[in-house]
Amino acid sequence: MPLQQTVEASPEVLRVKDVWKTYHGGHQAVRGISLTIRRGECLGLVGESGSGKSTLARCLLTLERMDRGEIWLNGRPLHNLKPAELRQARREMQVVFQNPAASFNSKLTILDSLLEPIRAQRKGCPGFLGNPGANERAIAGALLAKVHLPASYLNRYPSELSGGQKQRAAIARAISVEPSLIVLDEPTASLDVSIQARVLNLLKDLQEELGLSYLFISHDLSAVNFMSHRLMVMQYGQMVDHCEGKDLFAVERHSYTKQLLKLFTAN
Ligand SMILES: Nc1ncnc2c1ncn2[C@@H]1O[C@H](COP(=O)(O)OP(=O)(O)OP(=O)(O)O)[C@@H](O)[C@H]1O
Repeated sequence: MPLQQTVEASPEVLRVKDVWKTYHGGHQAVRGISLTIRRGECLGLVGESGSGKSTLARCLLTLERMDRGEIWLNGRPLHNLKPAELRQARREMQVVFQNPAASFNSKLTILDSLLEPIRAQRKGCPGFLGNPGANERAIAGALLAKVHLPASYLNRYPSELSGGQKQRAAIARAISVEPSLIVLDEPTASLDVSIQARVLNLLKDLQEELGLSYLFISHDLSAVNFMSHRLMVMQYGQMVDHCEGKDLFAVERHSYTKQLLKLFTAN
């Protein structure tokens, strides 16, 4: 079955209904956003700087308290959970940030950084690794192999890895706990252009292999188009356009999306 059809038949992982977020001072960063993400699906989120993409992501990850709205993760209402239940549910979501250096503790080796989520959640070896061996080092080595890094990197510190290598390690850490959803917040923006495509290909391959669900936030329309099954366009905190990935450059679009496309093709 083609991937698009498979995704359409997949269960819903995330449902977000009418989310609003106002910051101190009255600025409404997110205004009435609703969306869904299915298992194995990538939803691309684009919009100019300041349009509210990261704020929306932080609300979904429950790192930011929303004014109102509903968020359902695998059918559980995150907006109604008690703090202990929420901490548990939050673990089902992982995030890969723009700056891989900031997502690692500089004092921890890659081995310890990689194993942090598994240890915190008292999880064993992720099922998709098969049987790499019982000890933690074997699990961490197999995780690195999934992102095409050698096991010898386990003893290194983050400062001893390139930006692209650090981002691969961050991706290995994100998949280690088999999350329901991974938020990719500009995951390639800080990388060399030559490395960006490789990291995107890796993310796409992992998604297809492991059935991962992504919310992919980016300024890069071609990256979003490459990665996403569907796209959402935000402006001033609102969703102003919504399309199937393949339609972005092909179909008559909302006037704001046209502006974005013009800016993009001019660069
Ligand atoms: N902690 C905060 N306090 C007050 N205002 C904030 C805060 N965080 C973000 N904002 C404001 O909310 C709006 C949305 O910001 P947000 O970071 O979500 O946009 P974005 O689309 O992710 O931008 P970028 O692409 O530059 O990351 C902006 O006007 C920003 O200045």
